[in-house]
Amino acid sequence: MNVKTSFLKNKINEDSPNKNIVPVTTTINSEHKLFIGECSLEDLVSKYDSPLYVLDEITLRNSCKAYKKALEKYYPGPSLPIYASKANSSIFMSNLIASEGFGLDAVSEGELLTALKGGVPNEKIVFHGNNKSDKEIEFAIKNNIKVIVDNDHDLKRLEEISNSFNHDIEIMVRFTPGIECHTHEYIRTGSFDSKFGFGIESLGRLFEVISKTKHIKLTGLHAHIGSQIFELDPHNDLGKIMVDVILQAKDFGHNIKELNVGGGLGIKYTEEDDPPSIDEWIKTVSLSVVKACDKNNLNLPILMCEPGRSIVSTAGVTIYKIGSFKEIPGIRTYLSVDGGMSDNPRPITYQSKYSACLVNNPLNSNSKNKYTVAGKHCESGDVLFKELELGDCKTGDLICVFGTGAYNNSMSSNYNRIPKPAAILVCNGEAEIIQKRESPHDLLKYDVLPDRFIKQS
Ligand SMILES: Cc1ncc(COP(=O)(O)O)c(C=O)c1O
Ligand SMILES: N[C@@H](CCCC[NH3+])C(=O)O
Repeated sequence: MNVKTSFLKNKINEDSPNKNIVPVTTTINSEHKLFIGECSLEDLVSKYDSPLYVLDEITLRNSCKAYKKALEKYYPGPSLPIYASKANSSIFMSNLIASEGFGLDAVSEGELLTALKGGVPNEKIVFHGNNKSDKEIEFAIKNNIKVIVDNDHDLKRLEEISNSFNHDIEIMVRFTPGIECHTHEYIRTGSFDSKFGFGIESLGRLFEVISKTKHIKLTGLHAHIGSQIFELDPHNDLGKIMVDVILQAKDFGHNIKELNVGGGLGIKYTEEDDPPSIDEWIKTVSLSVVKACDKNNLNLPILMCEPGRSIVSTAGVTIYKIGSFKEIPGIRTYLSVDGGMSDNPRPITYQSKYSACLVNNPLNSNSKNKYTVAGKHCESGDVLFKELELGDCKTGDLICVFGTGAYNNSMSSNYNRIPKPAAILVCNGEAEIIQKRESPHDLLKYDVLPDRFIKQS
């Protein structure tokens, strides 16, 4: 068996999907063909074309249930898990997480609208952002959505808008707890040098300013220290720090009833990754908050957390069709696929690593070819895998890349005017479309040729 696809033989952890590389329903049939959600990936591409995003409903629901169950098990107070919709925002995802009792974190009017259209109750939505527009703030206030204030400008805008509406609003405040964690510098957010949130040292002044406002009531605190984190210590420390800030806010007359510890739990993209389980992560956060509250005789706040990647990443795969091969003797063989950095910008942005296999020979039993898997964009760095071992393959064969449910579709672009792929939901042998494939014509929709140019031509 080829080393790079041994992951297909790992025992699947159904309770904490983030600990697997593949969706929990992944199987290989007697003809060596790959299935997810009891659907043949080859058949899906025959029907819906490629590249294709596929989401497995059971993996998604298992991830949501794991958060709910762990909160019930370890946190004796009230709690609300909130899905960070930046990971993968759609009407379908909003609907699914609402059906699992989750709230939702949005950072733009677009994400807010998607949440509301998908049926997330407004009282379970929180609105983030380090540069919210007035229009977005007004939208949130009109829809009774809780705003998480990120900086002084944000607070000032919120105060003016709430005064003009003569409308009382409850807010949460985001601060940087000064916690470092080992993850890519672009996705680290809890350190002092971050564009997000108030510095912890400025909170006293902030609490005083808020107490003098007419319509703003501070009811919650928020901190998020980063993403794709494998350590538990930073979140253990975070719980203690946040409870200290509850006490500080109390000195200024603010009664904090909600504590939002952000997201950040990592997932297994490759064999080298070993993230904690959802259960372990929630246990760490819960015990830390409970211990600090007990020590200070505080009532337990509503504990909120904001997972994104660990809800949706492992549930998603992307299927590509192989096109051209280019062998540079003694150096490498490029294998190009029909997508790339426009549907998955993570390798070129963060040097992210993934696992993959052939759809019709997943275990690669007969060969150890090494390929550099390139995308089709006009960019030398558009490489999905620097070196991937695959079985014998040829033009027209399909490759399945795992762990693409988060920050792929939501970060996709139309670079080189390449239309976005369709997205399909699979469950118990049924495949349903949740995002239509774009066409090149769709991409022309917003182009405008000024009249004087039309006259000239
Ligand atoms: C404020 C906030 N909450 C939640 C998340 C979700 O993080 P993750 O996808 O790592 O769980 C992010 C992204 O890093 C974030 O910025
Ligand atoms: N976009 C990042 C995660 C950042 C999350 C937002 N704070 C990624 O793909 O890993």
